[in-house]
Order: sequence, then C-alpha cells, then structure tokens
Amino acid sequence: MLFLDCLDFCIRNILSFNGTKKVWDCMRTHDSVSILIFNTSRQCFVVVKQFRPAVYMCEVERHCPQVFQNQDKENCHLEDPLPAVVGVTYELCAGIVDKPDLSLEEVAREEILEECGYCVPATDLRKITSYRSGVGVTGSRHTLFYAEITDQMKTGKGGGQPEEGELIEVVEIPLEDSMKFAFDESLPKTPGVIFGFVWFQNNIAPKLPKK
Ligand SMILES: O=c1ccn([C@@H]2O[C@H](COP(=O)(O)OP(=O)(O)O[C@H]3O[C@H](CO)[C@@H](O)[C@H](O)[C@H]3O)[C@@H](O)[C@H]2O)c(=O)[nH]1
Ligand SMILES: [Mg+2]
Repeated sequence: MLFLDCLDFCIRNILSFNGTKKVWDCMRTHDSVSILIFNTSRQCFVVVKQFRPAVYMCEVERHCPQVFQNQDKENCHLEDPLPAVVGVTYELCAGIVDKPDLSLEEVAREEILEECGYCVPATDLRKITSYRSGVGVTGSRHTLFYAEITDQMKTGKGGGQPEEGELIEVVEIPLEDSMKFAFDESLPKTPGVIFGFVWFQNNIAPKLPKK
C-alpha cells in the first residue's frame, strides 16, 4: 500500500508497435516542479533530504534478494530490516502540481515555504527548463526553477507537512563543495541536483561578485 499512496493509478497498457503487440506498465501521475535554491547570504545551495519508499525497496532487493523471491508466499518479511537511512536521498525542493488554480511558479513558491521555510515571491522564480521525468513508467512533465534567497527571507522551519506524512530535512551545501557533492556516488541524490548544480556553474557562478 505504501506505493499506492503516491499514485493515482497503475494500469497495464496493450500497445501496438509495427504490428507487434506489447504490454507495458504505466502510471498516471501529476506533473511536478522542483527548485534549485541558492542562498546568496552564505553562498550555499539549499536542498532537502527525504525518505523515498521506492529507493528503500531497491536497496532491500539489492541486499536481500530473497525477500522478492518469496514475495508470493505468506510470512514474507525481513528478519533484520535494513535501516530507513538507505532510502533517504538528497533532492531539490520539489512538489507535485495538484492545484489546478495555481501557476507552476505559485506551486514552486508554496513548496519552498513548506519544505525549506523561505518566503520567495512567485515572480522571483526563474524557469530553467522543463523535461520528462520517469520516461519508463510515468512520463510526466517536470519543470525546474531557480530561486535566490537570503537569510532574511527565512520565515519558518520548513520540513514539509507532517500531516501528509512528509518528513524532510533541510540541508545546505556550500557552493565550493557543490561539484564534489554532485559527483560523489556515495551520496544518493536525484539527477535534478546534479543538473541544477552544473547549470549554476555555467549560468550563475561566472556572474557572482569576485571574493
Ligand atoms: O530533485 C528532485 C526532487 C523531486 N523530484 C520529483 O518531483 C516530484 C514531486 O516531488 P515530491 O517531493 O514527491 O512531491 P510533494 O508534493 O512535495 O509531496 C508529495 O509526495 C510526498 C512524498 O511521497 C507525500 O508525502 C506528499 O503527501 C505528496 O504531496 C516527484 O515525482 C519526485 O520524484 C525530482 O524529479 N527531482
Ligand atoms: Mg516535495
């Protein structure tokens, strides 16, 4: 049931390519936004750390493949479950687009406030680009924004909405460490973090005042 909470529904589609019928699992999901947040007061990125059930289950399969081999049997459970930390990833602040009356910028503004605690006017958000996420299964559209913040814009603690089951840790990555962080494979992260940090190096870093 854990996964079903995140989905509208899951269907098996029968498609036809060149006369050959194919069966494909698809999920219908909402579009989404994420925001590359840079704190100009302290020259650091603001990202979030979050437990992701899907990441956790991949780690369970990697470390304990027998769990999936026995999944049809009753009493299929791990004697010694992996710690939750194996399912925690570094991500950009992000949210699903599930309020039809809000613009993408307004959805992004709300997520920055809820998850990271900074109050940013929607008009200050700069669209970087949009792309297709999860092309194998969902194919939904993801729009990436850039926001600059200062310490003075902090109005709350962030952390997400616990009543919706969100448990989010806000993490700051100093600019000088960001490229090492991006390519350190021991720190699990989304492609959006890597792309965002590299985009910043190409588009924003050259214009920063020299120290
Ligand atoms: O760096 C990132 C960060 C997020 N995403 C995607 O962006 C989408 C939306 O982000 P998410 O943080 O999952 O959405 P929220 O709206 O913040 O939270 C939703 O998802 C949470 C986690 O499942 C639930 O707890 C909430 O109730 C539900 O509103 C998801 O598909 C993520 O995979 C990326 O592609 N790259
Ligand atoms: Mg989120």
